Amino acid sequence: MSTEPHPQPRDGLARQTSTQHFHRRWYSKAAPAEEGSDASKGFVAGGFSVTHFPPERIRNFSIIAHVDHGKSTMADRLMELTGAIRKGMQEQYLDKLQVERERGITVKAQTVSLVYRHKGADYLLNLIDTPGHVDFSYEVSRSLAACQGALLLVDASQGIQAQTVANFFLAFDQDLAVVPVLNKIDMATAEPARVAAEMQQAFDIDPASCLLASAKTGRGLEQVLPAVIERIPAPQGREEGRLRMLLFDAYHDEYRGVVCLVEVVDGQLHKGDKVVSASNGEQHDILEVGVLAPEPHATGRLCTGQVGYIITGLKTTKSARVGDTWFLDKQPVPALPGFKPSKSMVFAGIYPVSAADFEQLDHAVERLTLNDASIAFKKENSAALGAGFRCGFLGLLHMEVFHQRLEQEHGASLITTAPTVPYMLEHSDGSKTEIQNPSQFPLGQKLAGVWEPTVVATIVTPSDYVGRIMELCQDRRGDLTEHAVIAANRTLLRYTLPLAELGGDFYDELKSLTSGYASFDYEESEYRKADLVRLDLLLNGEAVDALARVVHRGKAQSMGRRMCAKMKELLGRQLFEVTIQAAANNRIIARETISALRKNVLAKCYGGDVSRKRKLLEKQKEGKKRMRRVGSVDVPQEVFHALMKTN
Ligand SMILES: Nc1nc2c(ncn2[C@@H]2O[C@H](COP(=O)(O)OP(=O)(O)OP(=O)(O)O)[C@@H](O)[C@H]2O)c(=O)[nH]1
Repeated sequence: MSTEPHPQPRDGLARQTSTQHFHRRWYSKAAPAEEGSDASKGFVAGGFSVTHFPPERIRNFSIIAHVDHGKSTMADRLMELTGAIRKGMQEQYLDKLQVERERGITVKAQTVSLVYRHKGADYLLNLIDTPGHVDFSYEVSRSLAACQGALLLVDASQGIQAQTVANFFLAFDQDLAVVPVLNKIDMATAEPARVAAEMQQAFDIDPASCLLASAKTGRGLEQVLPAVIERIPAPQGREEGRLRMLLFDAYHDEYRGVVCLVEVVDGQLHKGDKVVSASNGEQHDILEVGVLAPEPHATGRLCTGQVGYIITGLKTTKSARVGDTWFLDKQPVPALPGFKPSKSMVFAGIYPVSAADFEQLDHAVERLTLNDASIAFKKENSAALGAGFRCGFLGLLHMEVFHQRLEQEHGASLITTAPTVPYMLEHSDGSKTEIQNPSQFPLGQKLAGVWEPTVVATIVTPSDYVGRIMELCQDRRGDLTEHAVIAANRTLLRYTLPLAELGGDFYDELKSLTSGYASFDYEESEYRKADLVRLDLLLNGEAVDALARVVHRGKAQSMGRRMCAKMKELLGRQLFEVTIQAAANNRIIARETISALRKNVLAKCYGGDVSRKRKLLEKQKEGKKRMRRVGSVDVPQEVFHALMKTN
């Protein structure tokens, strides 16, 4: 990660939280252009004054790649090359969230408009930086919907990885022109010829069409934008047609409200227009319209084929449905294909460490979800943890990122329950209900079946590790569906796996079994019937609702034993005897006992020092506040924390 200072906004204030940072981005720019002024006819980017671009001189493209293959670095270099940012500004300029900087990953897709002169003409190139991690592939597919082409980046020392395969097919399925770029050729271990051969074998890409580049040193970059212009088609919209625009992203800015990113497919959009949503008929006034270059520049209009932002005064992103088509009031047009709505695949309860902080958490969750409409949440109550939220995420990393953002950006301290997937209960009359919390799994009721979500997982690995990976996947109840050699010593494996088995330590195991060489990607698949039971942990006979899980019957006993042993270790010695039990569908399958110990906190206070005794009792009382009482046992919050992580 770069330690260089971030470019300072004009008022000289340092970057603080990302929310504040977003705000500063809006206000550190020049004042928005007045309509009719020269500036409103265009914007200045990289020294070019931009007026109108006909569609044939616009290119909308994304950079797609496996995680860490260099997308954000490439985006930086392309911005430098076109003068959108100065050389030496902070690395990975488009990764603005604090969590993105710390984890070195891109979470939100970002957009930037670049102006580039090619063969004597200026082109407007709209670049959309996308996240590489599987959990965010939803962001990738919606970014691609606003594009006609994509740069497919592959690390020339690593070659094709699982997400290279997944992202290539996302682009291919959307009929996008793919420009292959073998990146990191400055590395001593780079083998561009071998990787180009892999591209041919895996995707039927002509090795001669692969560009060789180093986003780090800038080598070979001069060919990239000409290739974008020559190989990616211009947007095909009708300039004289009625306005039709695709809403492909929306985020919340503290001071401007909801900012929507749009592609104007047909016609033109002007400040002051009234637009209507094709999905719900809501009407919105266009208060501001402009491009991101990368700072927002109000332009007063967006022409056919352009990508830019609009501000409509919406307060939450809930009304800005990503994938929606918007048109001018009284001039309806057929809706664009839209996107599949994102579906939560991992659920977890989120509770404040101290029950008194619920209000603060409520506020923080509300603010953060303004910006990420793919997080589903509702309030829930747990006997053990009090009031909190049940949240749904696209995947485990998505969940971790949300947790981290709540802590970092909103100062919340949290307990997150063990993640769970949605289960479908099939009743004897054939009806089905979905549960998102293991404590909703009915006990003592005959079910016709329980269905769980599966994924199709793609693993690309050096062939030497195939045996170990197969063992791991079998242990996780996987079914092998494809086994293909994609290059010398590289194998692609496809498995159908229960999504629930990817939680816990699957990634870690895969990484350690293959010394980090295997890469992994998955997409959701069907629900499958499975022999599942509810596993409860009981303290003195009382079930701890927050610790309930749904597990495969064959794994219930060993998991129950591990949880009991862990609970015993964590609770430590107690004043009264405590029984810890694990029950699978109400049947006790494991047990531990903590024998009684009379603990005298005042033992050390021999003599009659009353104030010291009082202090000790006060301290003990303070500690109790952070405990939750279950089965007459006071359980410190840390115990919940640790048990949630038991696999
Ligand atoms: N040697 C070398 N390193 C590079 C090059 N391009 C990127 N890197 C490094 O590779 C790492 C990952 O680069 P990023 O640009 O963050 O990769 P990314 O694909 O955007 O990653 P995600 O956003 O997490 O998907 C960083 O440490 C970069 O400095 C290159 O051409 N050569």
